[in-house]
Amino acid sequence: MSGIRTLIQKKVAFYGAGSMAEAIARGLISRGVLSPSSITMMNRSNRERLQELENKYGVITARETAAKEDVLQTTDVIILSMKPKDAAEALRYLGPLLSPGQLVVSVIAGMTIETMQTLLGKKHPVVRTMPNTSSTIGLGATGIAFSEEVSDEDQHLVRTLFEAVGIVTIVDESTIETLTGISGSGPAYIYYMMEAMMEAGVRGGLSSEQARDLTVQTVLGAARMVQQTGESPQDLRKKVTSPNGSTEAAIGVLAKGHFKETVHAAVDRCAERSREMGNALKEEIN
Ligand SMILES: NC(=O)C1=CN([C@@H]2O[C@H](COP(=O)(O)OP(=O)(O)OC[C@H]3O[C@@H](n4cnc5c(N)ncnc54)[C@H](OP(=O)(O)O)[C@@H]3O)[C@@H](O)[C@H]2O)C=CC1
Ligand SMILES: O=C(O)[C@@H]1CCC=N1
Repeated sequence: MSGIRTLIQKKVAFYGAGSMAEAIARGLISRGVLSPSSITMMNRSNRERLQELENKYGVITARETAAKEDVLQTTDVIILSMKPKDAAEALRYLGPLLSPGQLVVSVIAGMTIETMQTLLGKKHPVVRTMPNTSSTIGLGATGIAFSEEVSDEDQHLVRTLFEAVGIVTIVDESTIETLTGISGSGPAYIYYMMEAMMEAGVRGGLSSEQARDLTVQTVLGAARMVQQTGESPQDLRKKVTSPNGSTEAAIGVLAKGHFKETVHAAVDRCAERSREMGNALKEEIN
């Protein structure tokens, strides 16, 4: 890939090399925003996983402790992408290695800016984000909250990184748990709905391939209709729903099952769970 002009001339390290790190790295590389040689990925111990990422994307990986330390001390942007339960230990380790010019960006659900800075042991510039796995194909939706210490230039850099893999919205940190309930975890709700529609199709006699194709196109078409017509989902729903017709009958069943209330409760519970995970991290400080 050397010789190909990329948008950002910065070194980025993923500290944690799981699904979310892969989704963002893959999106950044395929969109030409970062070259694979500007990306280092590292994890705790799974060497096979690092080999897989090297083979798939040509990224650099750091395996030995000395190599990891070197990356953490020198890389422009460090993206914290481990599970919340592993974050406290990782941040405590990272804090003393950081120098002032480096930027720390977290994708970790629940972990507040205050907790990050306390665990790092200083008011280092940090960014709290909530992306989603659709970043893999450039259709992600990421919420971003900056700590006061993040410069305008670094705010622009982070925006550019995440805009390369989807849409970005800058939010007040107080709303990021709700945002997690909508867009961070949201893809899973849509997949769950799709699973149910496909199962129902097969139960009614369609082949699994037919049920899959029809469901996928229906979800895709419905999302695109909202995006491209500018009409509200409610108005678009009414256009599908003939008086006393089949859609009205189906919506009636969903309403009887408290569909909207159930979705609201799911989003609320997701946000609450994010806060619980954040509080568990806060407790680790004391
Ligand atoms: N998946 C999703 O849809 C989304 C996830 N997130 C957030 O992304 C984060 C990661 O989630 P996900 O990718 O699903 O998780 P995964 O379990 O897929 O990956 C976690 C990674 O972190 C690594 N890790 C754990 N501890 C350390 C450590 N001390 N030092 C370095 N690496 C470490 C693991 O390495 P090893 O395997 O060697 O232990 C693994 O590579 C979570 O905090 C989650 O809240 C945010 C938005 C969406
Ligand atoms: O389930 C989780 O905790 C993470 C956060 C958002 C999506 N996955």
